[in-house]
Amino acid sequence: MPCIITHTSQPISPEQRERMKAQFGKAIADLPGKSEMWLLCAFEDNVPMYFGGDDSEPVAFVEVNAYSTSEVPRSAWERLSADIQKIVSTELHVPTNRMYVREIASPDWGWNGGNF
Ligand SMILES: O=C(O)c1cc2cc(O)c(O)cc2[nH]1
Repeated sequence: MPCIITHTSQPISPEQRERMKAQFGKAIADLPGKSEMWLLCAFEDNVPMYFGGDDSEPVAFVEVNAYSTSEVPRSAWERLSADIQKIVSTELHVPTNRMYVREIASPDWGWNGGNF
């Protein structure tokens, strides 16, 4: 059960959201055993955001959460981070130097009334 949450100062049109959702669905396979089937995507646009104290240019913060009982290889996170940065910079015109991607794996996930 991965989850990708995109916060950005940019507006996101329904068409951009659909394309990003589809591309995130492919990119999530960078993580071992993950696929779009369990992927939750959330988009929060038009957020007041400052990078380095400056809100005059686009900013984004992307949170990637993954259920895992073992350590996710650093190389997998690096591939996914690069893919996400490419998707967000291309679709939303946020420069990669004004964007953070936060990657977290945890065994503690609730779903369907219980925990995995
Ligand atoms: O996407 C995952 O990480 C994921 C989905 C899923 C479904 C399931 O029934 C499990 O027991 C584990 C699991 N992990």
